[in-house]
Amino acid sequence: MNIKTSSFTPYDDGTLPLISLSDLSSEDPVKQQAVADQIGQAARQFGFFRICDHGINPVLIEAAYAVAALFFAQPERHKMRHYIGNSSNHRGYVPFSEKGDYADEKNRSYEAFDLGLDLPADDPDYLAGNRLLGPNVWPDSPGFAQIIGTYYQQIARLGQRVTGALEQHLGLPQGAMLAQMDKPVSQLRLLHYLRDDETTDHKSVNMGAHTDYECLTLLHTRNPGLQVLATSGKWIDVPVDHSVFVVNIGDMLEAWSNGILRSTPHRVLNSSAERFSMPYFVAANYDTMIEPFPQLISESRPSGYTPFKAGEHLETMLMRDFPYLRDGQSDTNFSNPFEGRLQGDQH
Ligand SMILES: O=C(O)CCC(=O)C(=O)O
Ligand SMILES: [Fe+2]
Repeated sequence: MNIKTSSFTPYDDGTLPLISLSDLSSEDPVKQQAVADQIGQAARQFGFFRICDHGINPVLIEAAYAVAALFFAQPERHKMRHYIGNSSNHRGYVPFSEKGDYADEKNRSYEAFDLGLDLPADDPDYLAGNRLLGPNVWPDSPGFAQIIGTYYQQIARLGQRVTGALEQHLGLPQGAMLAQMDKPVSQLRLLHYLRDDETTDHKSVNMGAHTDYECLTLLHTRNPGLQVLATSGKWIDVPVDHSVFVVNIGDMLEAWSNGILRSTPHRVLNSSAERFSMPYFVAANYDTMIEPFPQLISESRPSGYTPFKAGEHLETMLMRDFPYLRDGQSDTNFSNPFEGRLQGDQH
């Protein structure tokens, strides 16, 4: 089936699939496979779904929001001590002023804190100057390092479980993807959106339409604003539910699966005066070559993606989003093979 031209129109009724992970660890292989297939079907048809019964303690999630809010409440000059532009491996505080390159961001107004796999300072990739791997930057605000560090470990584990389910659904050998994710360039982003007082149009775009660059994203949010582009061209609101994670497929996994799984555009509107979210981007190792798995290439579905290195793709895309990475170059003439689909209707 050619999914991109499928006449099926996902979630025009405003709902996203909601999948319980309860049976993903079941001893009963039939029940276990059924969950893997639900995840796989949603990833094929929509590229966007929600998961519940995921095993992450809601108290930890609330604690993560609490320390993030405490950090963001500090004066700008304190936060700027951890400015991402001072880090050689893309860790730290991203100020409101760090303007990106999404054309439709009329009323962009957010700050963020980025972190990743917390490698030791003598990690050989870090020492060799890798721009995505190395130690985290930890602000000294109370509880931040301990709570966010624990959250990272748990969300990374959940990302592995969902990736394992997708391997299984696609009929790939066990570990086909997971074995390429033992030192991943996965990132956790703490996001704080603050609608500008002058922004009167609450349907205006804050974070512009994009697809995610990695394999999967597991996002928790507690405020409205996130929208997904349905195949009909309509933007659909993602409902807020504290007990779920919103999961979407990213560019790496679309290419790895030879387009069987869809990397779906999404954006964030200025619906909430203040908004918090925490996307965790599941990626492969820096050096992993992303190219369609041979098992997923056939006569009716020939290989549709030019191979790329996971870390290089991520770096190129981040360079477009982060002025500090461009070393003074204002030219953002990067080609994004996944960009041609970002146009939906207006609201
Ligand atoms: O904040 C959100 O809900 C979405 C964030 C997002 O799409 C991203 O950071 O890639
Ligand atoms: Fe995103």
